[in-house]
Amino acid sequence: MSRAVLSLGSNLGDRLANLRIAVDGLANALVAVSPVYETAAWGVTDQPDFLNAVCVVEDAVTDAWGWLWRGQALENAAGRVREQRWGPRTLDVDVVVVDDVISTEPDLLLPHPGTHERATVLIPWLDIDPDAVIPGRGRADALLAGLDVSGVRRRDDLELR
Ligand SMILES: Nc1ncnc2c1ncn2[C@@H]1O[C@H](COP(=O)(O)OP(=O)(O)OP(=O)(O)O)[C@@H](O)[C@H]1O
Ligand SMILES: Nc1nc2c(c(=O)[nH]1)N=C(CO)CN2
Repeated sequence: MSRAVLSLGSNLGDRLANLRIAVDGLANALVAVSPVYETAAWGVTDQPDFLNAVCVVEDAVTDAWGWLWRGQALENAAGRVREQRWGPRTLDVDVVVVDDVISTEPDLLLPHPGTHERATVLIPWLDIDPDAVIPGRGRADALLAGLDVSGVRRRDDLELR
């Protein structure tokens, strides 16, 4: 049994449909799905805005690696091709945390290393888990308080389920 937080992002093609591929594919494990946010790209900033969301999932048999593989299968289902780091993509599924697991394995870093500085993850995560904690980093609300949130805009006109 494990509970995980997954972040979803898309900035290519039909962005909402791509996020729905992920949510539909996780349906049997879904505990909560956040609102959708329109977000200015960080990293490589010269690319289209993203839609971002976060979901909490739980499953009796899926472990941390299992969430990574399920995420990668969903990226493939959305037609993702491996390209530039931080570049545009039809669907990105990152494993943000799995319970209180810490992993330094490069193929599965937990907690996901960028999380504490990404308002695009922390804001939707806090919507569905106001007491969210990043193991080794602290409370998500306290981390978010130090970040620029100006590029993150909630899209109440878009729903994932
Ligand atoms: N927690 C994690 N969640 C998803 N992928 C991870 C994680 N930790 C390591 N990886 C590895 O990251 C690689 C995928 O990276 P990807 O191309 O999606 O990076 P990115 O989305 O461009 O950047 P970032 O990881 O900073 O968001 C895969 O090889 C995967 O095994
Ligand atoms: N706003 C935003 N920017 C990004 C995102 C993302 O999900 N949202 N993902 C990236 C690659 O992981 C690179 N840049």
